Amino acid sequence: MNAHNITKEGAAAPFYLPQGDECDVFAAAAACDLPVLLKGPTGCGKTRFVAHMAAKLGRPLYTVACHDDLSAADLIGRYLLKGGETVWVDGPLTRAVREGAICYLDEVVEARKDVTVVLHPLTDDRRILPIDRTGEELEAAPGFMLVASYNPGYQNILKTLKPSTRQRFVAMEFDFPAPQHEIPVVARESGLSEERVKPLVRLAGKLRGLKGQDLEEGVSTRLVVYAATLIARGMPIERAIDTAMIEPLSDDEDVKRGLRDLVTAIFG
Ligand SMILES: Nc1ncnc2c1ncn2[C@@H]1O[C@H](COP(=O)(O)OP(=O)(O)OP(=O)(O)O)[C@@H](O)[C@H]1O
Repeated sequence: MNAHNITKEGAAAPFYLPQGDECDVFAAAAACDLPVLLKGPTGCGKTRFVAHMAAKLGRPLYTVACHDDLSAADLIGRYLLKGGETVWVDGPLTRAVREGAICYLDEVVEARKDVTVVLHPLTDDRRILPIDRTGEELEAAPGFMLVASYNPGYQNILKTLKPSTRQRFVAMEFDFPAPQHEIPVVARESGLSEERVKPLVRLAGKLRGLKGQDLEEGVSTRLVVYAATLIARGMPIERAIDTAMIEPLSDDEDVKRGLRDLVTAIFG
């Protein structure tokens, strides 16, 4: 069984600073039982947003990190041997369907093809989950909601969603927060003052400008938070930036040298 995280109903909402009307749009989709697809680069706040919304809506949250080995059985469940007996154990999707929870499939395009087949009857007006192994056909409990995310930036032509899958979701586009949002987010997450966070966010903006030229992906908000956290803990600024915002982005020495020049230009 694949590891997945469960957030209990009633847990305090984790901090999320809205960029626009995304909380209202998500709440409206939830009220109408519509599945939601979140598109956006890695580390821009999608997972945090879902955790925040699940808590605000008072629904439990099952989060599954999808990977290329994830099968339908990992989501639905399987028979397991327990104390000499064979017992059925629900997977995270089945539990969410039974409990009326939100099931969040992070990086859904990574999952195996048989997974998308399972999602189809759940993401149209039937809202059912057929479980072949037990012969059950589960009707989703009120409150069940399917949320999936994917990063359209990954340059892998094979890893896109089929139209028949993606046209079952309403979709919301995410991006790295604008500086006026990213500064307070990073300050709050790291404990570093906004004044000290400002140049880090300026550097992040410059690094993101290189996406598509020298870099496949711009630096994530997550990495900016890491850099700020290391600095708040006393690491020298340049060392923290190198560890958290340069090394993770590239293995190419020439590219890294170019990135370090940007750091020098901002931090002197
Ligand atoms: N609007 C925001 N409010 C609060 N925190 C944010 C916000 N945007 C980004 N963050 C911060 O960025 C970090 C990374 O975000 P998150 O884990 O949600 O990214 P993600 O888009 O789900 O990435 P991945 O696709 O890799 O899972 C969060 O842990 C949080 O610290």
